[in-house]
Amino acid sequence: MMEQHTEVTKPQTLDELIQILHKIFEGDEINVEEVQNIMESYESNPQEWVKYAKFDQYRYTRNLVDEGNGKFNLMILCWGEGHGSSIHDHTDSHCFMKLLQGQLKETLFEWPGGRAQGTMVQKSQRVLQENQCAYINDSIGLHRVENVSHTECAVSLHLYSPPFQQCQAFDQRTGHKNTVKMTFWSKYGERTPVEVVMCQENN
Ligand SMILES: N[C@@H](CS(=O)O)C(=O)O
Ligand SMILES: [Fe+2]
Repeated sequence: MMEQHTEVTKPQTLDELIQILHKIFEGDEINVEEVQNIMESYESNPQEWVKYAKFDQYRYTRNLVDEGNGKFNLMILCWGEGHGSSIHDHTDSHCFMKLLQGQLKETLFEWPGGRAQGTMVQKSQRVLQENQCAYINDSIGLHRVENVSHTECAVSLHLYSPPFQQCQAFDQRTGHKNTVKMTFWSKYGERTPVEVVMCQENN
């Protein structure tokens, strides 16, 4: 019997990482550990991603890097000092999140409902370090991501498969949820044209 071959190629650049990801996602099966390992083994080089790293003063931004032949969306998220997300789900997709710069605090929550009414139940908390790659999906739970630093910004690389354009955001006190449309601040390094009716609510 053949052992299942696990990809061990270490991507030398962001472009190489993207090439490898395209290969991995050609098939229908996703090996979570393989994707996580590949993303983790890319050593962040700001020169390679700075053109995507566009910040906003008020909230974190989502910047599209690659559409993965329709199989995944790869994006760079830019977190200013104190910026954070709501508590949210990932629309039944795989979510990989790699730190390119700085640190991010991730807090995991249980899905609301059942016996627990009101305040949402916190499961765990951790601080993700540069080059680390985390993974979450809806069966693991919900999360909130925050750059708690008052002096350093943070940049993260996210891969979602299959791609999605909306998610659910939860109120921590009540567990009530809202569907939130997700937008891109830039695509391929170009600022997304501002819509006339703009409802730019990241989750
Ligand atoms: N899932 C969030 C970012 S994070 O907080 O994981 C998003 O795509 O905007
Ligand atoms: Fe998330």
